[in-house]
Amino acid sequence: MSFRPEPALADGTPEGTAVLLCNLGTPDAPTAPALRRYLAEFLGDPRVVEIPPLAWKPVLHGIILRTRPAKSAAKYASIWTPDGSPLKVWTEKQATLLRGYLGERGHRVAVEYAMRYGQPSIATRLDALKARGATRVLVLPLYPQYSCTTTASVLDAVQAWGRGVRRLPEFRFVNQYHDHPGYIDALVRRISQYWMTHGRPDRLVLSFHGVPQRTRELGDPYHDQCHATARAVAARLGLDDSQYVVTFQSRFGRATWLQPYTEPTVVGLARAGVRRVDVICPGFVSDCIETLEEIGMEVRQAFLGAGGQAFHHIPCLNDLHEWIAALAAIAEQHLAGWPTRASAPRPLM
Ligand SMILES: C=CC1=C(C)c2cc3[nH]c(cc4nc(cc5[nH]c(cc1n2)c(C)c5CCC(=O)O)C(CCC(=O)O)=C4C)c(C)c3C=C
Ligand SMILES: [Fe+2]
Ligand SMILES: [Fe+2]
Repeated sequence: MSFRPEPALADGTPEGTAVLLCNLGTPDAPTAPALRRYLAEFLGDPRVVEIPPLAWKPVLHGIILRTRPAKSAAKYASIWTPDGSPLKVWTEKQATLLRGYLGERGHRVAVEYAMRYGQPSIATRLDALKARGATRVLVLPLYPQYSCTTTASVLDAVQAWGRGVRRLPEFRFVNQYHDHPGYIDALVRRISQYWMTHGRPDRLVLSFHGVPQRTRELGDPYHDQCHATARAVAARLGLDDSQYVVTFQSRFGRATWLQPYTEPTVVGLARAGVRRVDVICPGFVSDCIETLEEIGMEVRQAFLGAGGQAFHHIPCLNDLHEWIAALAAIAEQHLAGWPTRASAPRPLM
């Protein structure tokens, strides 16, 4: 490892404080080669697939990376926008809006976003922030529920970057905000606004990304935090237990993942005569392939094909005002005690 010379640092000034939003990441293009690069990095992360590398690497490189990239690329092509992958478009917008929001509230902080897999990487963004004089960095993963597969992996990437740096910034790290009142408010607002224009469903499905059941047995709080989010939202919407259901989507591989699974659940609801379901994905704060393609297309087809009458996919929080306000509140709480405001002279009366 080689240490590079360090640029001068803006110690003690508010400009030295930065917020780094971190999301999962997405391929650069909806093509098989781009998917292969992205999936190799993502599925090669030992936090994501907890199989010993000697056993996993031959399967990953010999089977999965030969077949999945082309299939996934076709799915990404169906949701790609002129500005790129929806996940990246929304994440970038959230960073821009948060920058403005914190600025309006008098904070002089740099706000950037980074991706755990693909670009802009966490290391690239930390290099850039440090070059701009950042001496304090608040890392805010865009995962409301803590999981070792996602949240912990963001910290791994920050630590990996730090191993090559002589003079480290001071770091703070947001672990979770699954029950933060601002986040719950934003979800309630998103759903109730949707129902004002589209009417109410017979059943609300709150679908979260799945993880292997084994991670729960080993102590991952993710499952319980998903249920805590769902209970808080349902209580605020006045829903009783018969009016909503929590499910887990995006299962990968043959192991048992958290249950019940989203698609078989909505198929079962259709077969039981439930006419309309609305699906919201509270764990995803930005629409992405998992919400737009898997829920909006695959799960929709499954519900309608099993006799369901109406399927509504409620959008993620994306650029909802209440969500940006929640992000600002979460950031502010974690920035407490760090200089973020210029000590401007008192204005002349
Ligand atoms: C293989 C294991 C996987 C685990 C564990 C996992 C956990 C997990 N993922 C998210 C959020 C997202 N995942 C997304 C896509 C995605 N996820 C996996 C696999 C695992 N995820 C794959 C292989 C993919 C790629 C798509 C595909 O080929 O099927 C995305 C969307 C990315 C995008 O570009 O739009 C998000 C977001 C969470 C929150 C989570 C654990 C809690
Ligand atoms: Fe995932
Ligand atoms: Fe999926």
